[in-house]
Amino acid sequence: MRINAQGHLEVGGIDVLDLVREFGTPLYVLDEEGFRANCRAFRDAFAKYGHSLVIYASKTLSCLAACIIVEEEGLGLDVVSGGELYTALRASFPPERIFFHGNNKTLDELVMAVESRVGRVVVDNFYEIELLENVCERLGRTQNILLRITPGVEAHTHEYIKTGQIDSKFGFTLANGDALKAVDTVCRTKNLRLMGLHCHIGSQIFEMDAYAHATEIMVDLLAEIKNRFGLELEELNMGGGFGIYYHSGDEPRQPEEWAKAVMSTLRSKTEANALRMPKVIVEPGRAIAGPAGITLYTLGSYKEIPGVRKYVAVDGGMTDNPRPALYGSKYEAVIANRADREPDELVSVAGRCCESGDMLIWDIKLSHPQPGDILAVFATGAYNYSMSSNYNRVGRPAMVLVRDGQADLIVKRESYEDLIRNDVIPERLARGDVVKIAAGKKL
Ligand SMILES: Cc1ncc(COP(=O)(O)O)c(C=O)c1O
Ligand SMILES: N[C@@H](CCCC[NH3+])C(=O)O
Repeated sequence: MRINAQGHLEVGGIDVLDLVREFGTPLYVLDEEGFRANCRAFRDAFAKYGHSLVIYASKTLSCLAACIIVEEEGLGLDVVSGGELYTALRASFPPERIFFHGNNKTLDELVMAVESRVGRVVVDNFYEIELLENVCERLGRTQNILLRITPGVEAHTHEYIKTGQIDSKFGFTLANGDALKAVDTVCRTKNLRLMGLHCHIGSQIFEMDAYAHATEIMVDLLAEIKNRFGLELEELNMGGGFGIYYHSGDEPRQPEEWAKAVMSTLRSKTEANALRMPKVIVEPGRAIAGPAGITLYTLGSYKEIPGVRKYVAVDGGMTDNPRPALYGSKYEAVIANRADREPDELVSVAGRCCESGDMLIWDIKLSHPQPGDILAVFATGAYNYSMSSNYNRVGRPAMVLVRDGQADLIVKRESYEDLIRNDVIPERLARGDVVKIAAGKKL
């Protein structure tokens, strides 16, 4: 990203105003080189320590093009629903590199996973052990699995995105003996092959100590499993959660620091317990897609309450980025058509939805924002498109992939017709008339 001679923001070698002219706003822009570089940074950081696999958490941003890029970069893929699995398979992602997560996978999803031969199902709970065993029995298949463990590690992050603490809906609790009971239950199944353990302590984490601590706990569990069951598990998946820069105060670490925290702890703990080094898997999502994305909006209406606040509204908001409303997340932004000017005016950026909480950014300095200006919001590649909605029957934005001055559409903008695509009029309400609507005409 840079500011060009016209003072405009440029990403992937393209002036964002050209992108707006061609694709309209709101617009998700994904910088291909940034996305690929992030894949490689994690892959290389862990590869240095030996046998490892980095898998991209596709809940962050899932679409066919993203899956293809991830595959090309040699990563695996974490999917968490039939929809994400379907997307991956339609992108010809090798099934053996797919890890299927989720705390309540349905019967149909498990059938789909086993039939399509996903590499690992990450089993979350006792009900799922039974369900998956049953699916395998009926399909005449075996399935390699990991068990998701809740290690009881509290990471300092938002209440709604931490997952490692004891009081969590995810995984087998370590503290009450459920984790060992789960191993015992799996050992008694005919069709499930226990390959290893998984844990995930939360998201947007900056403390590498939390990962080191979780690693220690997981190796202790591996040792206990060896003692009790004579089973030396081959894989340890330490989850994702690596934090990124959104706004001042965020201090992201380097992928190498994460690799070091996990791998050096793993090395010393396995040695101390006379265990073989397991293959390590990590599944970052936000840190791969987040920094590679920006969203472009057009500014429209504004409202000034003297002495209180000035609101400037964008043509999107919580429908394309629900994170500020959901978690109070903060973002940085610039007026893309005056990116070279000092931000001189304090405003709050409102979304267009009928919700007072639909505020994209409270209190940000922008360069003299006017209707028609293009606002570029940074670090929106993760959990924006994937968490978008049609609230207020607002269509989802398009997404373009930019690289070396070229822009390719990778997700089409939702049309009005898309919005009613699944609506059905029961016979008794049918009107029989075809209504002509004036929509889409450009003035
Ligand atoms: C099991 C699991 N793995 C990986 C991730 C990816 O997390 P992040 O995007 O924070 O790296 C998540 C989301 O928090 C998750 O729940
Ligand atoms: N969706 C969350 C993170 C949750 C990750 C999934 N376990 C976010 O936007 O920060």
